Amino acid sequence: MSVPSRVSRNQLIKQSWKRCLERNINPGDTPQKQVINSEYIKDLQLENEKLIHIAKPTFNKLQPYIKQSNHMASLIDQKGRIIYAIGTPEFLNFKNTNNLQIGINWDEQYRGTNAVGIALKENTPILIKGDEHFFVENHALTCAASPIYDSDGNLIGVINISSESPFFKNESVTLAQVAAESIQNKLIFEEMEYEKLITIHELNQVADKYTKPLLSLDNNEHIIRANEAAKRLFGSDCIGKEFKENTQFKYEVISDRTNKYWKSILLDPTRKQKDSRKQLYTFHNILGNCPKIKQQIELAKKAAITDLPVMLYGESGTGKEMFAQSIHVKSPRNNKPFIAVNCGAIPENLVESELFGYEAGAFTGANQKGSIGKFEAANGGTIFLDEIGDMPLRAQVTLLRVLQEKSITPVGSTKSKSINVRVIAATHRNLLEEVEAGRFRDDLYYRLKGVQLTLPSLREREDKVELAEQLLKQIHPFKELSEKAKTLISKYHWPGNIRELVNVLHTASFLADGKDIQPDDLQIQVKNTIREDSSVRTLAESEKIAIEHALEECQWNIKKAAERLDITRNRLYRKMELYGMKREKTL
Ligand SMILES: Nc1ncnc2c1ncn2[C@@H]1O[C@H](COP(=O)(O)OP(=O)(O)OP(=O)(O)O)[C@@H](O)[C@H]1O
Repeated sequence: MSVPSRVSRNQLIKQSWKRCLERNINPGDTPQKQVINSEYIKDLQLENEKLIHIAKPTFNKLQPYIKQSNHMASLIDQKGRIIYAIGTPEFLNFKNTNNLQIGINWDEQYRGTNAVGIALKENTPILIKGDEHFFVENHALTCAASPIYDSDGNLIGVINISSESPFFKNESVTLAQVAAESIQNKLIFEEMEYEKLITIHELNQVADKYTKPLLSLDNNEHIIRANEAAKRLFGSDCIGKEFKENTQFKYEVISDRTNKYWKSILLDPTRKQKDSRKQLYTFHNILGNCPKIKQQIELAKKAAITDLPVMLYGESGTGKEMFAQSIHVKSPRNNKPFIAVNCGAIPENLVESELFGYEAGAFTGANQKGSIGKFEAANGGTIFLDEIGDMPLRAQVTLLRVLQEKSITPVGSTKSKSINVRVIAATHRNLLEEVEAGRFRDDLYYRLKGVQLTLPSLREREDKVELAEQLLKQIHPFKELSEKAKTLISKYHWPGNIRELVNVLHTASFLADGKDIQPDDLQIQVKNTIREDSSVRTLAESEKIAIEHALEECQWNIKKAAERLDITRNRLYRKMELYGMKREKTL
């Protein structure tokens, strides 16, 4: 930026005159004539295009003042040449008006002492009145010039305000300085904008490579920037649209001093973990409008306010745990723990220690300090025994004893502890059939039976599409299902039930390019396993269909599917090989 000269105006003028005299020129001489043609002006203005473009709005603002006061304002480049000018016709009729035309160079070496020349030479604003000019032919003029700098402090031009001396107004000096500063600020601002553009461009490049969706919002919650992943979620036309807040997205708020704020949003659409510390599901979360599910919700609400055991039947992913949690939340035990146990996942020899806990050093590999079991952890609250139908017979005996005696004895201990828990159990099996087959104890079955709820599989629900729409609204508010996607959803057999539907919708909303989710985005295929014709099947065909059904219902869990088919796992593997059955990657 300019360093204000400490030298006085008079000294600057004197020094300039001295330099002129040293060049062996006389005040009475006619300054060197310049040949100016339109080609020259065109090239000159092209060369200074940016400065002229930036300065024009300032000149427009000066226009009324210049006109009214018979002044002229000109923009001069760093070599001293006039590159742009405004002025009143009266002033332009001034007899030496040719000296003020575009292209004329006012550097001191051509025009002697003058405001532009000194401003350029000394980097300072200056006023030159009448006969302070070196050449007599310029004595009729009074001029105020002020330098313009770029953001690095380099002098890039001068603004000059002139008039015939009798008309010159003192405020023109200030005006020249203010105009120069205004042009300078605009220039800096424009350069910053350009740099910002480059930064944003670089940022976008990086953000597009980032696989998680990133959004920026303005203070009206409108999307102002979105990376590729975010555009896949909200559509490529999402810029400018309003963003509806959704609790599953994390975001960071950036605000400024003026209370304007922008939000930078990192979207994290991962599924909520089932964690006892996190909020439990309530009946409010259970979606669905078909009579089958509504009836079960009503029954569950009634059961919730009692202390009766509840038995939940339903395939995997139909919402059994959601129901169990909702019942607990609505029950008088809701301020006590809800503990879920997957009975099918505990190794047979660890069932007792898992459910009832163990004393320090009870067995090899046990925690040194001992551990409390699930029943003790649930004391006062609800224990959810998931996959109860898969519990080994030996463990069933111990469980029955606990339910009857309402007390537990940790492994390795001789002391029993009294326990007060409500039991909700769930299974995808038909427990009565298991009892008949001798795989489940009938006394335990009757103790657990209580209120029985059966949750429909998704394929038998009439509200599949409506459910999908409601879930999608929670997952990604901007996405919608196309008509074809809805048809596919209603036809597909949904072996993984609502859990599968939720996952399919999550993936689809990532894959969908625009607002509408298309069938391909769902990555599911309708299987034509049921023969359209009514002709009798061969034994092998029927076997193949039975195996396919079992595999799908058990989500390709070979152990479970083999049990379902009542054959050994090895036999199932052989049959699968025989029929060339492989799990499809998309499912
Ligand atoms: N009625 C429903 N409304 C909304 N979401 C549902 C519903 N039922 C199930 N879900 C969704 O499906 C997921 C699986 O549900 P849940 O864990 O309750 O099924 P489950 O029958 O207990 O399955 P599993 O037997 O495999 O444990 C839930 O986390 C939820 O996202």
